[in-house]
Amino acid sequence: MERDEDNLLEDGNGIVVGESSKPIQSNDNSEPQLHGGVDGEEASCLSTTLFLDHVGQVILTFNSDGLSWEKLHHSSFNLDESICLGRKVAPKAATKIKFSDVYAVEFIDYGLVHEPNLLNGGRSLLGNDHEMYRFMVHGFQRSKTQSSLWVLAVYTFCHKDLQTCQMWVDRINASLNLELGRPRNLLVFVHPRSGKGSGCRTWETVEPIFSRAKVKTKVIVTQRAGQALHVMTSTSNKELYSYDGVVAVGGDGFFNEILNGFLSSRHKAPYPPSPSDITCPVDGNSSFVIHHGSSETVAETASYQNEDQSPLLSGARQQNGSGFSNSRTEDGSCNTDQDCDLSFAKDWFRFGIIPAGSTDAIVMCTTGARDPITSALHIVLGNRVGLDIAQVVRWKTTPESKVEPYVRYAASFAGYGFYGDVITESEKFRWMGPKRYDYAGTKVFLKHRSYEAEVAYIEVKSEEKNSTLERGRLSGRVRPLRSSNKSERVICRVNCTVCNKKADEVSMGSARSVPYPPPEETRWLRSKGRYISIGAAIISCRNEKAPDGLVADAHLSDGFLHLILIKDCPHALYLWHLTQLARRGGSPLNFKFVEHHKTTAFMFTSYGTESIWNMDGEPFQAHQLSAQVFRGLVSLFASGPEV
Ligand SMILES: Nc1ncnc2c1ncn2[C@@H]1O[C@H](COP(=O)(O)OP(=O)(O)OP(=O)(O)O)[C@@H](O)[C@H]1O
Repeated sequence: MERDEDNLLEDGNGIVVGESSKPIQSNDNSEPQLHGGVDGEEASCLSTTLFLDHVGQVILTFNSDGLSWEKLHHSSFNLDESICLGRKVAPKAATKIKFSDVYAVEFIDYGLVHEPNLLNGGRSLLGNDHEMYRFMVHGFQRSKTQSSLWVLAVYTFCHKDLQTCQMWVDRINASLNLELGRPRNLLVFVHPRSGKGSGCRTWETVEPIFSRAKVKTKVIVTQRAGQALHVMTSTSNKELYSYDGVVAVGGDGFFNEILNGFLSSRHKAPYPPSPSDITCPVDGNSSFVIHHGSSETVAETASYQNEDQSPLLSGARQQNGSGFSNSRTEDGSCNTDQDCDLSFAKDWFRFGIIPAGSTDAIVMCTTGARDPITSALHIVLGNRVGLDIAQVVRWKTTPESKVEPYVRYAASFAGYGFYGDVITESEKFRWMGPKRYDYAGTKVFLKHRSYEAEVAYIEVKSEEKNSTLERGRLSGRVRPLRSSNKSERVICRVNCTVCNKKADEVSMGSARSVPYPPPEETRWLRSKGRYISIGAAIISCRNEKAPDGLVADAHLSDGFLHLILIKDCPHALYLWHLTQLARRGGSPLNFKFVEHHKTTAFMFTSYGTESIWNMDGEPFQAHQLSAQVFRGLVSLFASGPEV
C-alpha cells in the first residue's frame, strides 16, 4: 500500500496537522479538580480545563481506562462535523482515547498554541496569550476506510501552569506503565536492499515511534544475505533473551532468515516421517498407516549438514544443550546461557515485521495492512498473536544425492512446480525489484509446465478439522475438505476463536501444539500424478496480488496447513484459477483440477529432475521432503487482521 509517510499525524480533530495553523490565545486559569467516583469511591477521575491544540478549550478527564475530553466553548460552527461550502470537510472529532491505544506521552515545554484550523469568526478564544506549556498524547486511530490500517494521532493539550502539565504527564505515564506486554528493548535487523531498496528509509520513518515510546533498539543494518541468520544463531540465549523480541525491517524472505536463525538451534522436535518410510507399493491414490515408535529422529545438528549450499547456513552450526530451566531475572535476562528454553521464551519473546519487501504476505496476514506505521504501532503497543510454523525437512536435495536430513522453517508458504519456477526465474531479475515477480510469473505461465511427483499427507478427519471451527455438522464422516463453500469459511481475525481455542480442546491427531506427542499411528493419504504446482499454505498468504490469499480461511494459529495440489489441466483453466486468485471474493480452489487438503503434515517426492521449492519467497532445493506444522510455535507483535 502506498501512503505518504511524512504526513501521517492527525490532530485532535482528526485533521492532518499543517504548518499554517494560527496561534491561539489563552486566558485559562483553571485548576485540576479531582472528582469522586460513584458512592464515594476513591477519586477515579481527574478533570482539568485545558486547551486542546487546534480544537479549543476542553475539559480533559482521566478515566480508569483512558482519557476523554469535552469541548467547553461552543462556537458558532460545529467542530465535530465541520461544514464548509455545504461539504463535510473534517471527520467527526475524537473525544477519547484508551490507554491501550496510547503509545507515548511527552512534555514539550512552553510554546505556541493553535486555534482551531477552521473558521472562528476571527475571534480569539483565549485572550492575549499565544503560548502555554504543552504535552502531547501519542496514539492512533483506525483509518476510516480500512480498519486494519492505523493512522498516527497526536493530541496536544496546553495549560499556562507547568505543574498542571507535568502532573498530567506523570499520571498518564503511570497508566502506560501498567499496560502489559509492551516491549522495552528490541533487536532490529534492517535489510537495506529489501523490496524497492527502501529498508533504511522505512526504518527511519518508524524509528520516532520507538523513541517516543522509549523502546530501546539495537539496530543492525545487514551487509549481506545470511548475516541476520548468523547473528541469531550465534547470539547466546542469555543475550538474545535480554531483548523482548526481534524486529525485521524487510520482506518475507528476510523474516524467514531471522526465524530460521532463531529456531534452528533452539527448537527441539522429532522429525516428521520421511517419504522413504513408505514401504507399500505406489498405485495411484491410496492410504497407509505409519506407526510412531521410539526411534524417532530428533532435529539436532543434522539440520545444518549442508552448510555450504545456502547463504542462510554460513556459520550456523550451533547447538545448545537441552535441560533448560525456565528462569528469567527481574530485569528480564536469563541467568545463564541455557536458562531460557523456547517454550518459556514464547510467552514473552516476540517477532515483529516492518514491511519493506516485495510481497509482505506475512505482515498482511498478521496485521491486515501492508503499512510500516501500523506494524510499528503493533510492536510498541505490545500486541501478540501466535503463528503456526512449518518445520520442513529436506531428505534429498537432488535425485542423485544421498539422504541427509536438513531442517528449514517456513512461516507462510512452501510451493513447488509453478511456484518454484517463478522464484528461480525471478532471482535472475532481482534488479527489477518487486516487478520481477510479474515478469517471471508471466514467463513461467506461458511455458505451462507440469511435474510428476508423489505427495502424501496426514488424514485429518472432518470433525477434527472442524472442531477448531466450532462446528459439529460433519461429525463421524471422513471426506476430503473442499472449503470453497464461502458460507463455511471462518476468516481469521483479531481475537480469532479458532486460533484461541486451547490445544487441549483440539482433538488428538489434528492440530499439533508445542510440543505435542503424535498419536501412536497416523493414517496418511497419498496422491501421485502430474501437477502444475504443489503448495502448502500455513496462513492465508494474502498479498496485493491475491487480496484474499491462496486459502482465504486459513488461520494464523490453528495448527494446520493447507495443501493445494493443482493437477495438470488445460492452460485456459489454469489461467481461470489464477484470475480467481487475483480477485477479492474469488474461488481459486473451486475447480475439479484443484485438490485442497487441510492437514498437519505432508511428504513429497519429485519424479522428475526439477526440485526447486519456494519457501517464504526464497528458493529452496529439495527432491524429497516432509513437513509438519507446529501450532503457534512463535509469537508476533500483531493482533490479526481486522476484517
Ligand atoms: N544486505 C543484504 N544484501 C543482500 N541480500 C540480503 C541482505 N540482507 C538480507 N538479504 C537477503 O535478501 C533476501 C530477500 O530479502 P527480503 O525478503 O527482505 O526482500 P524481497 O525479496 O524484496 O521481499 P519478499 O521476500 O517479500 O519478496 C533474504 O533472504 C535475505 O537473506
